Amino acid sequence: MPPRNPNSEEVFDFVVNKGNGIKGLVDAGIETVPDLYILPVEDRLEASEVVSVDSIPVIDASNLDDPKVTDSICEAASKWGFFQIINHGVPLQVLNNVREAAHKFHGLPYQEKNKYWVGNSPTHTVTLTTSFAPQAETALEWKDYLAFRFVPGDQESFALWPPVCREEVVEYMKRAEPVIWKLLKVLLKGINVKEIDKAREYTFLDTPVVYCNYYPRCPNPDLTAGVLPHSDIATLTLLLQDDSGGLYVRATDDHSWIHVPPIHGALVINIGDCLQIMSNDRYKSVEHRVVANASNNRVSVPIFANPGFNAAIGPLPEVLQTGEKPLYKQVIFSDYLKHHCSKKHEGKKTMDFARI
Ligand SMILES: O=C(O)CCC(=O)C(=O)O
Ligand SMILES: [Fe+2]
Repeated sequence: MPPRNPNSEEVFDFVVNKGNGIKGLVDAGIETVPDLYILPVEDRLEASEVVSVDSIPVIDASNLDDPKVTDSICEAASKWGFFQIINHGVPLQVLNNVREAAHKFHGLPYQEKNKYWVGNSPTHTVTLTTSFAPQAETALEWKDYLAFRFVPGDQESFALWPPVCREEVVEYMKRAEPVIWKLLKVLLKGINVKEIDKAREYTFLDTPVVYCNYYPRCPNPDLTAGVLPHSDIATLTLLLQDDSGGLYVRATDDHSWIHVPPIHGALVINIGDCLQIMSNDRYKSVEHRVVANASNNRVSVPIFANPGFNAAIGPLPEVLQTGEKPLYKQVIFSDYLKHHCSKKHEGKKTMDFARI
């Protein structure tokens, strides 16, 4: 347990133990940022660290058979680790519906939401929680989120998921999954992986997870983190944001940050640790962070394309066939996930778990 200001224990109890979340605290009428949420100065995002000269690529994904398009995807994944796609085929209405559903869920009364709070939920495939690892953090992240796990063959969970948003989340997943597979295939082809049989599919995408992230408006976002710098552990993340802004990714100079401007109808794609490991560093899983908003309640809906729990993750034979030295050992995805979740967000530190 990190040392905390004694006033913070009360706030911690309200937000985490009682399951009110950060939204519950904001709704209670706080006008300043509680100590529990104030970041040490060195962890805050300073305006001087944000560069505006660069921006991550925006790629028209309407023809993923066009070599010019596939080259630009692979190049973006190597250089930036992040890009946005437009004309991706997921209908705008599906995106609008899932964003609205996220607002509706987080807007439910305490009694309704508390049924899904971690520890209370009727199924491990849906949990509501706050911050990333509250027990391990000195300052908490200004975010609540409802996580859905899509376990293959699971017929039971849907009935137990919150009725206010489950159809919209399932529809979003259904429409987005083919896009994720298409992108994975393009990226894998770019590192010489031409055939993906059933057994191999399991190592690239098996149990995707959808978050309905909610960042309530914050009295002073500069003092806090919506999400601290981290990289995602999946192979790929597909993220829907709203028009609030606030997502920043690490620039190629490795110390400044670039804002990811909201684009109507676009999806943000980023490479996760597993694909960086599999590609032996050809593709980059890039750090990113979120700053909450002073006037808007921001929502975002990422889909994490997670491998199967028992999948062995390591540099792929196709990448090493020319005699290249592996930079990572083989790790089991569930061990990697467990390690990631046992600590607070700390940039790209999770990758050390697999590094040789
Ligand atoms: O809310 C966002 O824009 C990004 C959230 C994120 O990075 C995450 O949930 O891993
Ligand atoms: Fe992330």
